Amino acid sequence: MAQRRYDERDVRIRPGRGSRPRTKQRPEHADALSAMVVAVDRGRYTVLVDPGGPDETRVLAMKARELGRERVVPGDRVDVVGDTTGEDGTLARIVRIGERRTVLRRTADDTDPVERVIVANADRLVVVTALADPEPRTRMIDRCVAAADDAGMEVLLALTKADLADPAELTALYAPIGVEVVATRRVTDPVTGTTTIEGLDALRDALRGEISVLVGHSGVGKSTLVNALVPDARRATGVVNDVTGRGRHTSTSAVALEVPDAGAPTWVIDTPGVRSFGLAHVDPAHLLHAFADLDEVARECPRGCTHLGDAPDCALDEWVADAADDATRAARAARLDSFRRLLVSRLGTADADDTRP
Ligand SMILES: Nc1nc2c(ncn2[C@@H]2O[C@H](COP(=O)(O)OP(=O)(O)OP(=O)(O)O)[C@@H](O)[C@H]2O)c(=O)[nH]1
Ligand SMILES: [Zn+2]
Repeated sequence: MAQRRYDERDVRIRPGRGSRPRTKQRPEHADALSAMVVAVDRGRYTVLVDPGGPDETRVLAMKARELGRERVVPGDRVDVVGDTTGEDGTLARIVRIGERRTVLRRTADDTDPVERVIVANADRLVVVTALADPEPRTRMIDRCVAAADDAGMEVLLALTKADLADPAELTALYAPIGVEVVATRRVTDPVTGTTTIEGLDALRDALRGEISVLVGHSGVGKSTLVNALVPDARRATGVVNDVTGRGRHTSTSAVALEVPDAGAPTWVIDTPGVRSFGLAHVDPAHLLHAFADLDEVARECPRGCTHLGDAPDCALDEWVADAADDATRAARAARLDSFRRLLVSRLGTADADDTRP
């Protein structure tokens, strides 16, 4: 996709104080500054004016009443007015929400009609999966691929803990269907005893110039990656209270962090507490689109094929049966099983796939 993140709205025009003639007909909030939302905490929005630029200013803002119940989420491009100095104790007002290029949604489960936008304008979903401890779950990966596909986002599979298990098998499963794969491993220097994350450069390269959302189950090493990519992440998010040393409860809202030294404005959005996605908003007919390999095969299906387990002459079953060897057959069967579980679950019928970790 690799679209440009900034457009003409980002060209910031500071109102020349007093120099502009004030007419009664001037467009509403013509003096608004454009900004990017980086964090949301109980009705207060942290926005960056001139994000990543030389005049970057961190401003606390509230939502103007005229926006009503419309949600403002990290990644949103907004216009702010009022006190935009960012000084302590000031509060600006968000008066406009820019059109969203992509929208990542979350539903509590696959039949729950209430969907919440959790991140806007992200280019990529990074599915952080440990190769071991905890064991990788391909169904959760498939679910994330489906959510990203629906959101109009690319997917990158970040396989962590490659020091514990070989990434080859999962790479072979996902790379051919257009999922970018990067493996990282922790290495300890035998002399100094310091640990570093190998593969971080490849990951940074893959994320360069874009906005990426990281999701992953507890313990997969997501925080380790975020902290390695953004060394002052803790400070930037204010997650740890300096006085008590205890974490504040920001656990459910996403936070956008800029990756330093990436060579182009690069952002990661951490989603603490978001482990996976319900797919209630995804049209079952479109679900197949997220399974590129199966989508191809299903063109041979009879008209109106449901692709479910009981569908007569479904080409997907033939595809599994026709595999050249046992390993391929097992891999294909697992793909088909994953797709059918999501499909069944999405249709709200029996055997619902759980969305929990
Ligand atoms: N062996 C190995 N362990 C790792 C690696 N990366 C992280 N870990 C360990 O895995 C555990 C979980 O890492 P975290 O970064 O806290 O995982 P998380 O996904 O943020 O988990 P939560 O904080 O529970 O959301 C920690 O004990 C890390 O030290 C790795 O590449 N190799
Ligand atoms: Zn079919």
